[in-house]
Amino acid sequence: MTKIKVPANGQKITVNQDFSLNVPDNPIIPFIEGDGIGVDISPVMIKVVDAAIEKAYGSKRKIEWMEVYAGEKATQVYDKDTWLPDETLAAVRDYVVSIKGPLTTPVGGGIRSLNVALRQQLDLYVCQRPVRWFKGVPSPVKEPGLVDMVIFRENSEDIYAGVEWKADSPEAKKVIEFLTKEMGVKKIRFTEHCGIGIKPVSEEGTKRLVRKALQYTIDNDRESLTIVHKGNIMKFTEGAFKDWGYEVAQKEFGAELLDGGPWMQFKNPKTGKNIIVKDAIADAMLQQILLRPAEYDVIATLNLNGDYLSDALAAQVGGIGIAPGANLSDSIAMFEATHGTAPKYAGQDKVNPGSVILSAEMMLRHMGWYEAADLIIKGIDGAIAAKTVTYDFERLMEGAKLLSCSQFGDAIIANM
Ligand SMILES: NC(=O)C1=CN([C@@H]2O[C@H](COP(=O)(O)OP(=O)(O)OC[C@H]3O[C@@H](n4cnc5c(N)ncnc54)[C@H](OP(=O)(O)O)[C@@H]3O)[C@@H](O)[C@H]2O)C=CC1
Ligand SMILES: O=C(O)CCC(=O)C(=O)O
Ligand SMILES: [Mg+2]
Repeated sequence: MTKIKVPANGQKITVNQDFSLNVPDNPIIPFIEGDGIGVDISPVMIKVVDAAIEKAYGSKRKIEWMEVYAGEKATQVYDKDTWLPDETLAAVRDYVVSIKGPLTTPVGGGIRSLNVALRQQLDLYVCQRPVRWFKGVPSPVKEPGLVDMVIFRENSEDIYAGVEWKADSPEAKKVIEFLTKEMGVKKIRFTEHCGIGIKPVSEEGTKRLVRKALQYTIDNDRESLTIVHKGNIMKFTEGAFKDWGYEVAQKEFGAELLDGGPWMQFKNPKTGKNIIVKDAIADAMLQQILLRPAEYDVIATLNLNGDYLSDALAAQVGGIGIAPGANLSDSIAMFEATHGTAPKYAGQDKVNPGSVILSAEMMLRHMGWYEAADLIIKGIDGAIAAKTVTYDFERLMEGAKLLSCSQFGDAIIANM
């Protein structure tokens, strides 16, 4: 069943063997509108991106947007049980670069996360979330400008992958019986009525993530990489993540122990400057980012830590309303907002579209369309400087003018 309408005038982005992209002047970009506030933010994102491209390149370049479906909209377009159609997965894979709005995951029962499913099924193993402050954005901290970090969150493993069984299910009972009877585990406090989850963390999954983070550190002339883990408690998962992370730095990037270790250092082959590789335990890291943010730069961490850390850091620079992100494999890139579907605001033309717009800005850079990406930054800078902002900023800014979601998009365009 084909519900996707392929634009007649566009062309596919293709990938070379070295994973570089061939981007035509009229690439077809699949987009998932998203549940909840997806209906508000996605059209605004498209309008802003189209305006930036037109301003940068005139009629020479244009994105041909192709709607593909997931989440609640897929259940309307296909049938009530189809949340993630095969043709959506195929389109995201074939067209190489895509963007999505947020998708709902019910708490407790119901469907498993479609966001996690997309990441797993397309093996988008890096979740890259840059966090920096835009001048003028209201923040709960004294010096938000000190926050300039890029999180590399492992996106395919960990307890977050959802290998778990419900309390009292035959599966949970079987796993608990195996652990207590065959493995001699005595540490499960209550073996009756007990849900159980598994936390897989592999050498391959860890190393490919840390490798990407280190390469980014080199390519972007950053000062340090911090491996964030809870390895004191979860020794063979989070602790192993730390050890494998250092091993990649040492064996593949030539890092050497600093003052006897465990921290390491190597020279950036492109600039000759030193890059420090260090680690921090996750709970302490959550206070470090508040108290000493200037000391942290690129971060490599596990899936769940990265989820917590990215929302916490976003709050320091104005909230998840403007925190962007990308899900990446070596060849496929799917850009997405950091926030969720914020159901209480759905359809009200109210929320901040900044997060998905800045995700699109990352997408344009990924495509090599730097001039259009720069215009989006200029537009956002200008709209914020003029104090013309959505409710989330307006409620914290003195003398600001409250704009709707779509009006904020127009303000970005007016300031390009
Ligand atoms: N990648 C994805 O698709 C994600 C999906 N989700 C899913 O989204 C659903 C809702 O999750 P929930 O925990 O409520 O988190 P949300 O991120 O949806 O919302 C939490 C709060 O964050 C603020 N917020 C979120 N988006 C914006 C925005 N664009 N502009 C301004 N403020 C914003 C609002 O704060 P305030 O109330 O202060 O105005 C909102 O109430 C769940 O089903 C969850 O699984 C969650 C995260 C990511
Ligand atoms: O999949 C979900 O519903 C939540 C995802 C999430 O919180 C995230 O990707 O940061
Ligand atoms: Mg999250």
